[in-house]
Amino acid sequence: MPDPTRAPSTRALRLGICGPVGTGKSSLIMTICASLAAELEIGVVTNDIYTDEDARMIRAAGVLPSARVVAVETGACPHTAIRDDVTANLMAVEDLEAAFALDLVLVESGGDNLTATFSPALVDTQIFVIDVAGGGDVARKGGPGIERADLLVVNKTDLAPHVGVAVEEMCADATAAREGRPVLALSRHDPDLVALLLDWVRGQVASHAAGTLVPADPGPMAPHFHAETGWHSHDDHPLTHQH
Ligand SMILES: Nc1nc2c(ncn2[C@@H]2O[C@H](COP(=O)(O)OP(=O)(O)OP(=O)(O)O)[C@@H](O)[C@H]2O)c(=O)[nH]1
Repeated sequence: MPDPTRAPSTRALRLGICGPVGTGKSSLIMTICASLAAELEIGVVTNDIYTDEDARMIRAAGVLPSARVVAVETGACPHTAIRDDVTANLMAVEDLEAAFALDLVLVESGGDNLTATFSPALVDTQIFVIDVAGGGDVARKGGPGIERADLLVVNKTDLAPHVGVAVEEMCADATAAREGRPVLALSRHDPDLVALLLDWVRGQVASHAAGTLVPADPGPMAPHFHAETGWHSHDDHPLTHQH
């Protein structure tokens, strides 16, 4: 659970980035860091099942000082660490926030499938990333990330002609599944599309700082566990009857 003694506007915005394996989550994080590091103080927490590979890749890119990139090794299903028992991630985020005066902490989930989303106890807002290489029908398959993330990114649009996907159709399917929540077609090779992503991130940071951020409804989620406060329902109410 985010520290209830601190008003939302006095700590960093915690932005979760999740989505299936290989859709471009780490690349998206590196793009945000490389582009916004001059205007925002940024930290990163990565999740991998057995390694710290994503953190090492981000550090190697030189987009942030190495100490601002922290790896959580989940050792089990990545869902658990970002949605059910978020303790390790929350400690990593809070350690980063204590060590540096941050505006933004990016939390990358371990690559998994269409059902993984972050607990609202861990992040304030979240991006779900799918890509055209996964097939044009992915957007129609739905699931909590596609339907309810604060922003859905349809990534690697530069590959669309090579994999026979109509980006406009894929985005229209996604928009229909999301009841109007935002969808962004993105390629890291297209500066205009990257600029739209950066504007969205800036807007979230500004809304958070102003205390006006209204995250999307994450929908029904499993209870999550915090070491100090026990089990909570998805809307952060302690569940005293669960063990
Ligand atoms: N063509 C193209 N390739 C991209 C783009 N973004 C990322 N990639 C490539 O997609 C591959 C996977 O990118 P990552 O950023 O490692 O993906 P990820 O989602 O973090 O992967 P996992 O952590 O393993 O789940 C890499 O080869 C990237 O270079 C893009 O916009 N266009």
